[in-house]
Amino acid sequence: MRTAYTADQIRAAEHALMARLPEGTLMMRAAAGLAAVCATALGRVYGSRVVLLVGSGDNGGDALYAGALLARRGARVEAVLAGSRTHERGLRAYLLAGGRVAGGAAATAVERADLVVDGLVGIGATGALRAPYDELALAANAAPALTVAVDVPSGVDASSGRVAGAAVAAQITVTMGAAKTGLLVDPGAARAGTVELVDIGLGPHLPGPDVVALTGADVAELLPRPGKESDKYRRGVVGVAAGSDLYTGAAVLAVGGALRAGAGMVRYAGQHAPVTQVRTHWPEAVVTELSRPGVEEVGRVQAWVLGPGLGTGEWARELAASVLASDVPVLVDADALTLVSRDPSLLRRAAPVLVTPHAGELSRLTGAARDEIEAARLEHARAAAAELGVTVLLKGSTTLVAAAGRPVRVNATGTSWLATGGTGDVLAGVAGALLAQGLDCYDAASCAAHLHGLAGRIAAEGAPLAAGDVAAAVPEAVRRVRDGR
Ligand SMILES: NC(=O)C1=CN([C@@H]2O[C@H](COP(=O)(O)OP(=O)(O)OC[C@H]3O[C@@H](n4cnc5c(N)ncnc54)[C@H](O)[C@@H]3O)[C@@H](O)[C@H]2O)[C@@H](O)CC1
Ligand SMILES: [K+]
Repeated sequence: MRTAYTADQIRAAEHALMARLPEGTLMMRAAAGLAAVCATALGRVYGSRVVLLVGSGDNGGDALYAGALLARRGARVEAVLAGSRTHERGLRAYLLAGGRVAGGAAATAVERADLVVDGLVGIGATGALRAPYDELALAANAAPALTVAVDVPSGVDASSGRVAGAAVAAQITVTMGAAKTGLLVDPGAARAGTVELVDIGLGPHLPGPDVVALTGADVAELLPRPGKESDKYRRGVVGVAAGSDLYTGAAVLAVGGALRAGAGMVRYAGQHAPVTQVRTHWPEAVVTELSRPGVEEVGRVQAWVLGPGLGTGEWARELAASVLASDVPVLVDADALTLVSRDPSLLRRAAPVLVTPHAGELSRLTGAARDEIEAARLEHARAAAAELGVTVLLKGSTTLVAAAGRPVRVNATGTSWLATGGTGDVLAGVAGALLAQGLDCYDAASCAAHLHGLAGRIAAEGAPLAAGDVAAAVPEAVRRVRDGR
């Protein structure tokens, strides 16, 4: 499991550790790790051109000490001192090692560099980058050099991943002691590049993480495995209430996702047109054509998937109410999210609810503006889970899973090829199948997001995909996490 922490959590741990060590020890450890990553990235240190962007705090101190180490190995290092003051001891060590202070236009130095070290601000930053840091960040982004960010890319809020103005887009971020939340959550995550962790001994002083990212091995542990005495009922029956005479494809895709994700049986319930389609595509599914909008006669299921392609009219509303009146977990997606945002009382039920919105759908549910949600995904996912008393899977380039009292789980297995119609229906089916197999909403949502993202990568292999391909690739994704690939 990858773990990440807020700036406050890191600071508290650093204070506890620093109290036991001679002054400056942590910064030396940080700088040594940073210099080692820079050296590897450069390949050949001797004769290479390195430019340090140095802010006024300890983030700049890290950069200066690392610059000193690189200068001692023969790199031509220039420092752009951007702040009103500079880390004094760091600067002294740097100058002693033969490092130079850039004269003239900083942009010119940056343009000629092989490697730019972004030491403008780290966890001590507040708000958008101020001048001249903002211009330096943009100059680093425009330059051909490789950019290595110290601790966090400057301009990315370490605790949330928010980007409120100019920000460095790094190829590598060398983070000290433990990863910061903003390196895992977009839009910050997209600026971090590869994250390299430098161990400075913070481990024993860290509290429980703020956010976590499951690895394939974690998912393999959580996934149910059919035992000898499993039959189709014990493996979990998932009900799918999706699709309508207008939208038949969503039903086919959601059922497909559920079948591929290990449900013992899939029961589909819907109107005539999607029933015909589901029968044709999936002879494995047990299909009920509904003569009225209610699922009481459909037979026993262990979880419901509700909403993809359902429509938002009276028929759909009554069907949603009937599904939500059941006593099993319900996944609420797509049109059903619109229905419950019109009538939030539908979500008041004893059994668990998993909602799977994208930012626009979450905006309808909570009333927060869509742009605001996109800018602060973590806060909004968390707040929605707390306010609605449900588990929230917020879709996006990094999908988040939030549940009250648990660290938010971040999924980064996805690919931008997944941003195509119908993939959400497949995800709903996969998550529903995991719910029916007994995983709680938090685990079902995070395992489904992981497998769905991986299936997307397998299906795409660098080329466009159709949602049906993603469903077909889910078994291979399961195989890969089980085999540790
Ligand atoms: N405390 C420690 O023992 C360690 C700290 N380390 C480094 O120290 C960093 C934290 O250092 P600091 O607490 O000094 O804080 P930072 O260096 O992150 O930033 C604080 C400085 O930046 C300025 N600043 C804040 N927001 C700004 C903005 N939006 N635009 C322009 N300037 C802004 C402040 O006025 C202040 O001078 C970490 O990120 C890490 O790189 C590491 O060396 C590990 C050990
Ligand atoms: K930085």
